[in-house]
Amino acid sequence: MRIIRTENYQELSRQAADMIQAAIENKPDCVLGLATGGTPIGTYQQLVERYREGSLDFSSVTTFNLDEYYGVSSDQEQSYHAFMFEHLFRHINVSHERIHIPFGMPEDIEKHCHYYEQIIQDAGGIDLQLLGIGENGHIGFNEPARCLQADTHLVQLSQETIRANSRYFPSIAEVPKQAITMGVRTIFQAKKIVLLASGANKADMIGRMLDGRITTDIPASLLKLHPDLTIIVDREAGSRLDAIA
Ligand SMILES: O=P(O)(O)OC[C@H]1O[C@](O)(CO)[C@@H](O)[C@@H]1O
Repeated sequence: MRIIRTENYQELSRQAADMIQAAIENKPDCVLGLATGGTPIGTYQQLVERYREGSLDFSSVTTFNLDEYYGVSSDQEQSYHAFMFEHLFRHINVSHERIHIPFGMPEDIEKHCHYYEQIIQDAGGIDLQLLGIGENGHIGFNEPARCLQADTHLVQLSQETIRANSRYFPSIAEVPKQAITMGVRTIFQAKKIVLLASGANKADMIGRMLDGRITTDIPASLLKLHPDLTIIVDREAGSRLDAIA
């Protein structure tokens, strides 16, 4: 495990974009696992800038997103589908056939989850998975629980997550209560994982994630078992780390 501590959010975003750029340069047809939420927006801006400058080419890249709200259609503003197009996909030359995001309104949810797992395997697995972390330690939408699910599945969102994500909806009542998410095994199968955390509201969770324990109460703590994990934190999110080191 490698921990990169940056001075601020901009530097965090630059470092994350550097890692993604290196993955693409090393393997132009690489498979990227992508995340939503506020944290990766700066990273996506960096990638768009580098594409515009001509230093990055996404034409052979394949992408898989971690999750999507259940019951939300792709054209709805709050869908993760819309988020990804707004912040990244519509600005770069990624081929639309190579973009994969769980579909929020599948006819048969089990079939769709199984299909999503299958297409990740068919693409040869994820080379680099970008992750954020919930204030409650979730990764993707794998919420703290007594046991976690391995593969892509439908999950009930915790009250904490519903509250945290209500900032993107007109009211908390409109936040979906369920989501489709890659499971912990799906995430773990990525060859490289890059977890980002920014801001004082993540400091406590980053501290707890990195103390000695591995527990399903903090799904992100399982990542410590991954052979190629990089955690990038800005000064605020990393403020509890000195006490641990
Ligand atoms: O980056 P944010 O907005 O703090 O979100 C953290 C995490 O929460 C989610 O948005 C889901 O609630 C994830 O997609 C993200 O990794």
